[in-house]
Amino acid sequence: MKTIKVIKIGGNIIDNEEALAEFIKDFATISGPKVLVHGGGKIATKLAEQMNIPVKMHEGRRITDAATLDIITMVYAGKINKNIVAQLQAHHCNAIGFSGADGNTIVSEKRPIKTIDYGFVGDVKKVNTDALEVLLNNNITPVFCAISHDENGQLLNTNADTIASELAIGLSTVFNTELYYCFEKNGVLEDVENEDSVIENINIESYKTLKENNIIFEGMLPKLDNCFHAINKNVQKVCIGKSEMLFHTNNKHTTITK
Ligand SMILES: Nc1ncnc2c1ncn2[C@@H]1O[C@H](COP(=O)(O)OP(=O)(O)O)[C@@H](O)[C@H]1O
Ligand SMILES: CC(=O)N[C@@H](CCC(=O)OP(=O)(O)O)C(=O)O
Repeated sequence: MKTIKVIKIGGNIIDNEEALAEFIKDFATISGPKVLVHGGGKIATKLAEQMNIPVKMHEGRRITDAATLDIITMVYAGKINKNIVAQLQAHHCNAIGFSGADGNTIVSEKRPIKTIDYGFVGDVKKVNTDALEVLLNNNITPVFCAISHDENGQLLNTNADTIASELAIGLSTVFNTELYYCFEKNGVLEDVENEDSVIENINIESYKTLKENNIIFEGMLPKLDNCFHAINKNVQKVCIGKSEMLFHTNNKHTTITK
């Protein structure tokens, strides 16, 4: 089985033109099949504020009304996705931009209303890798934004970390799959203010303790939930850290184990 790398980059790389350019230059050099997943939540928030569309988040998830769905479609599937693809082409990495509707790759269902109505937010039901396999086997790199669809014509906003873990799980039936979450810190930290306090391994037991002691909070909670979901469903390797972990083997980072 070939090994594939599924790599997610967060807002802090996308936000910064220089950091993104540097990342893309390095990403283009990765040999073998690879998939890039990008967020862009901070850029969508900025644009919504400029347009006087109220931004509402609940437990790290964006409450997505019709106006917000328009914005995130333009920002994620349009501006960010197409810019990344163009920059990859400039580094001779042939890439194609995807939302989950393209190639029917990521099917989700609108999150049911319980105490909170998230609006047009989707929970992933199914990943179809057929179209992706054809591209990957022809050395073409899919670039995914954080949008899925419900097979009834409705686009749905879906957290980029979840898109990455679900794609990794789907691809793990045909590839030996590695999942990398790149963000602005060296990994999961014992003390969020101290970059030298990387926790090199987290398993489900230590995760519980870290949560109880409030060492892990906010965006890191859903990120780690996605990591454990992936590692429990056949994804061979799951890592969190700075994107440098992909290119320098001695760069400290966090590895998730069962
Ligand atoms: N123990 C921890 N170590 C590192 N980051 C943590 C920790 N606990 C909480 N965080 C927070 O999680 C954030 C990363 O989550 P998020 O913002 O969702 O990532 P992304 O940039 O990939 O979208 C960090 O910016 C940090 O503020
Ligand atoms: C449902 C939901 O919350 N979707 C996210 C998708 C973007 C994302 O995940 O971006 P980052 O990885 O940069 O945070 C949002 O709209 O913010």
